[in-house]
Amino acid sequence: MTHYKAKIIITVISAISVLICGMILTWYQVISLEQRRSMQTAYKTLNSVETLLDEAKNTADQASVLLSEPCSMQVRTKLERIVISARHIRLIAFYKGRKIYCSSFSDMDAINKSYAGFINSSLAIVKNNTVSPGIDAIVLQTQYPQGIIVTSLSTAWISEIMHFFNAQHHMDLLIDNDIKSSGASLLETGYVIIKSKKYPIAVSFYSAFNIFSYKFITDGWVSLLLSAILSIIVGVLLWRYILHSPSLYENLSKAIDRGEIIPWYQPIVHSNSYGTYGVEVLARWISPSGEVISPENFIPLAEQSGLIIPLTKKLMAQVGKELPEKLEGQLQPFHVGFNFITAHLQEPEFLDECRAFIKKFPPGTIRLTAEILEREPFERVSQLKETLRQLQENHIDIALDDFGTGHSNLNYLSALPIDIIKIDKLFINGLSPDSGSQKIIDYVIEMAKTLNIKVVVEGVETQFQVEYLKKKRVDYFQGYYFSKPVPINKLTLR
Ligand SMILES: Nc1nc2c(ncn2[C@@H]2O[C@H](COP(=O)(O)O[C@H]3[C@@H](O)[C@H](n4cnc5c(=O)[nH]c(N)nc54)O[C@@H]3COP(=O)(O)O)[C@@H](O)[C@H]2O)c(=O)[nH]1
Repeated sequence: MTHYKAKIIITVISAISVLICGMILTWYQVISLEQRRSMQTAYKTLNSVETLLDEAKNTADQASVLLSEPCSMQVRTKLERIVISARHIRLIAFYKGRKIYCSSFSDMDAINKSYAGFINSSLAIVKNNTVSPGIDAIVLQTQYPQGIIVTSLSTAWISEIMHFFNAQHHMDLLIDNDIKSSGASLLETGYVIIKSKKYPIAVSFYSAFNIFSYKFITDGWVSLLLSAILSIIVGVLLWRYILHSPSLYENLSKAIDRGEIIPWYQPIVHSNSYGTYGVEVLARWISPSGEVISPENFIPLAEQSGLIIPLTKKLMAQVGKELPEKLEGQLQPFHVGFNFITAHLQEPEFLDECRAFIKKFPPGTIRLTAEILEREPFERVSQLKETLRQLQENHIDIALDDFGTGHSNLNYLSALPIDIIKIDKLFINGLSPDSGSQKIIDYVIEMAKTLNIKVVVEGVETQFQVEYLKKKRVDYFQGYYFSKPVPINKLTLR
């Protein structure tokens, strides 16, 4: 797996993990909130129902003073008044010997028919009773030393309470037997039961950990949104800063800005005297650890990306600072060659940059040479020709670099105004006593002479090469035989 793929996978997995953690936390939060709310609602419901039953109990307490009296018209009227004064009570009845014998309601038969069956329970729901047809009643039985009082409430009040609190949370009210019969199974199936301490009633609600998606979204949208934002931030931070390994381009760009790429100089000597004719400026990247990085490792990328232009400008500025004092007592004009790509030459400000560079030296002491690379495709030859002419008019020499390695160099030689050709070291490498490459070199040198172009031979490394090339009246030599490229403090000029 490539580093890039691994980076994508780590970033995506991390971002998704953060999102999932956020969703789980949100889910937990929503569940806890929902449970708290359900619990609160259950207690409120229970309290409200208890208040109603308190009223029934109070009503029974009030009526209990009449228990010792016989069920006269007067007693019944008093019972009626008590019922009327209690807001939620429908009926009061006295019970003795398995029978209701006195009541606020006149039809004793109807009451006995409706309620007598429930007298065994301290609290019961009476459905389809004939006292209040169509409305269920809750019947509370209170025991006194003198007898039992039954008070009845309409379930409509309870329904109202349940409806009020149930709007958000579904609650069930369990009464007496309901609790006993269903309590255990309810708990097993995720229901919670809250029992009253005063009455045999309880409120149950569902509390299992399954929150419907709409709750998850409506109650948890803020943390869901934050989780999504956080996961994006984590992804971006990971991608950009933690997993980020800068590309060679980024490193190169920073190195140029920080001035880590500096000029080294390789002397070019006169073939007859070996006196220094000039130097070729060659870039070297000095890493922060002091390692010297070869241009072969970064110049191709610099040329492709266009970074070569700012890089060359930095080199010119540095050379303009450090070379002038080195040139005192040198043969003049001293040749200073830079490798330029044609796009740089054709920039409108190029000529001004050259003039500014030349001005760093005492007037007339140097000859700037633009070494143009033969490996570059010279597409718009006529435009380039015009640029080169302008440079020549401003006393800048044009050298055709790496001569012999391209495809159409001979065409260019006739089409462009060239002052110097630099024969590539590839040709010279093959120049030995027993090689056959001499004919090619002879031909190139002859052709250059015919065209009145000066010849620099690069890559001169041996005595044999020097002797041979001198005989062929080559103008200048450049190569390890004389000097390798060196930094300014090691540059020795003959
Ligand atoms: N556009 C730019 N190109 C540049 C710049 N600086 C360097 N370069 C190009 O990088 C290539 C490699 O350069 P370098 O490693 O500096 O090699 C040069 C000499 O060191 C090498 N040379 C010279 N003499 C000898 C020798 O006797 N033997 C031997 N084995 N090598 C030798 O040749 C290179 C000279 O290059 P050039 O004359 O430019 O062809 C190279 O293509 C450079 O052009 C830059 O600032 N800009």
